[in-house]
Amino acid sequence: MEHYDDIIIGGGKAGKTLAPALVATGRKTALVERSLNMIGGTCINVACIPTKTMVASANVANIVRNSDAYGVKVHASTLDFAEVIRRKRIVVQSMREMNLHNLKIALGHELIVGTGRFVAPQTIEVATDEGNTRLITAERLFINTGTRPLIPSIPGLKEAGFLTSESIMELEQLPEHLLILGSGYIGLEFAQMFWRFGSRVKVIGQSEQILSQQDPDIAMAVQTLLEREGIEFLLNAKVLKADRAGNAIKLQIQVANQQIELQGSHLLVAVGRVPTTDSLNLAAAGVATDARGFIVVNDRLETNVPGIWALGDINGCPQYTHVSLDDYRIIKANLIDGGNRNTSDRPIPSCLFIDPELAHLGLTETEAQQQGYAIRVAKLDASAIPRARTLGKTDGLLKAIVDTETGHILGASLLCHEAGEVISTVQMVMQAQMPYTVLRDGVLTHPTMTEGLNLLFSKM
Ligand SMILES: Cc1cc2nc3c(=O)[nH]c(=O)nc-3n(C[C@H](O)[C@H](O)[C@H](O)COP(=O)(O)OP(=O)(O)OC[C@H]3O[C@@H](n4cnc5c(N)ncnc54)[C@H](O)[C@@H]3O)c2cc1C
Ligand SMILES: NC(=O)c1ccc[n+]([C@@H]2O[C@H](COP(=O)([O-])OP(=O)(O)OC[C@H]3O[C@@H](n4cnc5c(N)ncnc54)[C@H](O)[C@@H]3O)[C@@H](O)[C@H]2O)c1
Repeated sequence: MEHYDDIIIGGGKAGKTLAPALVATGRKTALVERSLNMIGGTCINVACIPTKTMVASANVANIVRNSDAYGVKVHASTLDFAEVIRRKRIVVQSMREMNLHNLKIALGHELIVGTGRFVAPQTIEVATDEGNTRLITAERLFINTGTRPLIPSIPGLKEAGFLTSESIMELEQLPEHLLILGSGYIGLEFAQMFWRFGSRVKVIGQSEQILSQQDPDIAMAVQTLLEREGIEFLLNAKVLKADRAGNAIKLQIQVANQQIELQGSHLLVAVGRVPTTDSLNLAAAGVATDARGFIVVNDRLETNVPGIWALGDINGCPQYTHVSLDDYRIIKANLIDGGNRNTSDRPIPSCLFIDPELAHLGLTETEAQQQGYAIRVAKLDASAIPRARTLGKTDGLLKAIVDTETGHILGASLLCHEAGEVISTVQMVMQAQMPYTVLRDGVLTHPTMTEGLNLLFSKM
């Protein structure tokens, strides 16, 4: 039995950042990470970084395909899918190695590669990569084990074979006809990416609207531009059964009162993610989970068991890397810096990395109305932004919601080129609690996409 001051189980964004910070304060700290291939966590290895690397390839393919419109003639361009995957692997590997280097410097042998599970409230059994078992204990434990793809219980699905967000990025050949189950973040990013690589793509969604948390006008604007590009949608659809037919996969689908059959070469399942709590044996520690298996925490990320915290996706927070990082900041503030931070009052931006991007922050129009605000709403077509014209990136719709009483911005959804960058400017104004007029009247560089905020808020 080895004793530590602190143990972190799972090396996601929060855990891998917290470990060196604890060591720096003189705490004897161990970080338990399941696999050498996952050093740095989900984001780096199988999520944000590889997807955005492949999105970059897809966007280059699109620019080349449309280069004529810019007066550039490109002859006989072809997509080398194997090279796209190779480039992705190189980016991932370089980031994983950098993370391994940093963790080794901070932790040395206390970076333990193996799967951890509770055997008592303060005791973890680690099944190491070398096939050994180690028992380690600590005063304080931090759980940061993340999520994995949710696989719905559709008859025949397992036998028919399907792809997840992980295996689709390791394919050796481009799918000829990709069916995608799920019209959320993962489904839409892969839909456009694979369409731009050259696959035929059909997205199957269970609701009437894609991106169910967005306002209908924004969701429809996204769907319309993807449809215009060539991606097909089948919404309001329930998959009843899956079958394999030779090289093809067949889906039996209920749409309204009709049953239809769809056939494709591959099926990507992207219907959400489940917490990686099942292997943790949380019962041995008495740590409470909710009905979906996420660890229940208070706004200081404390579980029901004193001395055990849960950070990142596993605690049921919005599933973004920057939220996990902020969970680390909360722990650091409260346990290291003598501060008093919690999860309330943290605006959480997000960006769907399609082209054009959809960035969102704060309340939607629907949410603001439900919460009883008196609001003013401004909308702007992206084609009104001079920078969008120069770039030939005129697709999109920008929308902002302002509290009539205070003039404060309640939320914004920006569907436009570089929206993921532009939203940060809106966020700073919101966080500083400045009125929307700062963005309406601020002198912003011409011609930039951010300048579009002058135009958007002028319509308020
Ligand atoms: C395809 C995809 C694309 C995404 N794109 C974005 C994006 O662009 N931007 C964004 O902000 N978010 C994105 N996300 C979400 C983001 O990846 C997650 O929110 C984030 O990685 C969660 O980090 P985490 O700190 O909770 O833990 P993770 O990074 O999930 O880390 C958990 C770690 O724990 C390890 N582990 C699990 N169980 C055990 C155990 N028992 N013992 C030891 N180790 C264990 C795992 O191996 C893993 O390394 C994407 C997700 C997916 C799936
Ligand atoms: N750019 C980013 O920041 C980014 C990218 C990818 C993933 N993520 C994170 O990862 C999370 C998981 O992504 P996701 O796309 O799997 O989940 P999601 O929650 O974004 O979307 C899942 C979609 O699947 C639908 N669905 C559920 N069950 C279904 C079924 N049986 N048949 C058909 N449709 C079904 C839901 O209605 C929903 O629209 C996201 O919520 C997000 O937090 C972020």
